[in-house]
Amino acid sequence: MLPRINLTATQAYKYLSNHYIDIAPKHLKELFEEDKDRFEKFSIAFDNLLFDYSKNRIDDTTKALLLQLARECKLDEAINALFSGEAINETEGRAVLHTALRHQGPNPVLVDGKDVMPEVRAVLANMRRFSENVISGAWKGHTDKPITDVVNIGIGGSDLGPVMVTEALRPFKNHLNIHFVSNVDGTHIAEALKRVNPETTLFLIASKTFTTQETMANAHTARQWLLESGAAESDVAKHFVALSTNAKAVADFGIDTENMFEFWDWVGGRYSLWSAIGLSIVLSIGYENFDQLLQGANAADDHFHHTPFEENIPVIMALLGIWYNNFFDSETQAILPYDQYLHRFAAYFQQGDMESNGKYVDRTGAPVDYQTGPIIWGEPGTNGQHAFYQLIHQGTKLIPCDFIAPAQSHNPIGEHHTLLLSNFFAQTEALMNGKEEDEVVAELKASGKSDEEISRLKTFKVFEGNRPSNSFLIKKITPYTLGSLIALYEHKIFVQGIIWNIFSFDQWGVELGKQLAGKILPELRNNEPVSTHDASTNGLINRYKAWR
Ligand SMILES: O=P(O)(O)OC[C@H]1O[C@H](O)[C@@H](O)[C@@H](O)[C@@H]1O
Repeated sequence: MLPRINLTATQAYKYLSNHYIDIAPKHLKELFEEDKDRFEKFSIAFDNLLFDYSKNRIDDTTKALLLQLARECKLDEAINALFSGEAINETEGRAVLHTALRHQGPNPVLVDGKDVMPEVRAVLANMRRFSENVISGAWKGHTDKPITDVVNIGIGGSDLGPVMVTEALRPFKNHLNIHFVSNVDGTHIAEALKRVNPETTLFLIASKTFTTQETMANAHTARQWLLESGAAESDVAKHFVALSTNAKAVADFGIDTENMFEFWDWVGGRYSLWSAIGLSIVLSIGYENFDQLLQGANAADDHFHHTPFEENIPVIMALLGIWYNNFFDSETQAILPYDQYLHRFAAYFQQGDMESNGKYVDRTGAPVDYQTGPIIWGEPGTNGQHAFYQLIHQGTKLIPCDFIAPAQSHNPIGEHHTLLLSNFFAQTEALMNGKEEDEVVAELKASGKSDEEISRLKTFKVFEGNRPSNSFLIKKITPYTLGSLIALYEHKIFVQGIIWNIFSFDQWGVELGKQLAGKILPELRNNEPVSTHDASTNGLINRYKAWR
């Protein structure tokens, strides 16, 4: 069982509340002036990744108190419970073992006393064999042609991880075209089907439960399309495979369980890209590269499991997030990758983080009296700079930012990467230092402005700075380093959930929408006016019926 410690009842919380009063008025520039070793002290090197957290509004005391908070909340016990396969997803009675999916070496990983590694390895071996057949062209469609296109049909955790990773690792991809269909909006599947040929397309139906409305609707439409193109029922097996935990529902759909890649209920949907759900990744970049992704994640797991909290990247990331969320009242956290290939990274962790820690009931079942999970958002730099950085620099909200950049580009064209990285460095520096009035006045003078104009304009051009950021500098985005980076973020979410005393691995909040849509659906199937809802919902439904 996970510990039940009320965050605001801890000693560390009280100390941090007092300490906040000292730190809040201090400028980051001052903190750098006071401590010449700040960068060495507040940065951690891990493999080919450098995590610099020195541009945060902390000093030695802050760090010590945050670490005390982690200890008071019994984070060490929780980490052991996670890795040892305890049923820490208590509301669903399940273990949380995405780490087993990338576990290396001979040691067993036990769930209810049973080693799960033989099953994990058997599915990986199947994924390897199958992907090699498809990539080599040995696997043929119903007219004996090799597969050219793969369409992954899934949503949420059965979509976002594979999309993010296949995009991030495009430089490693082979000849197969990979498509993703998630939305129940018929436009999504219709547009995907326009681009593929039924004779040479393989559909991966990715759904942990195999009951999700969107995925089932898209899967049925895809099968219908295949049959209407002239394929027979018996040809479906050559074009459809399932990635799921639910063998019965897969069989009911009409997919031979021979063509099912299994995973288990101890894998959460949003933590499932390492499982059979990653088959689209394997098909896109080949098994060897997928294995590198798993190994990179495993290295981050070992780092998280065994490194003292002082030097533990996910622990530090999590504590900094808590510092801003619970003491500075920051409501959001931006993730800003300076790598076009990482363009879905923030979207991926929007689900990862917000579905995990968007909870107001603590582990005792009582409502919390403090803030929990932040709003996660972000876009790649430099596009974000020309869209929303204005608010980060001069708005009224404090937005802690994670900047992520590779030192080496996969596309070293001319000066592009140097230009990109100059922006990466300049932004964190500018957010920290801001721009003082003297500097603004000097610039305005140099541009020939009159004294009157200068006094009118200067306040608009001052940047107060003191806006915190983390920087992740990665030597190069490879399957291995990407695996590590994702796992570090996953563990950050875990640590925050432990300290906020919430359950991070269920998602009851997603269920309500599913139930309500199910109730309205039959009412939309006829033209009778409805009157069973509130006036607004009735009005909207009746107008829809009149217009459709
Ligand atoms: O893989 P499935 O079962 O289709 O679920 C898809 C998604 O459904 C819901 O939105 C949630 O439960 C998500 O966590 C999940 O990823």
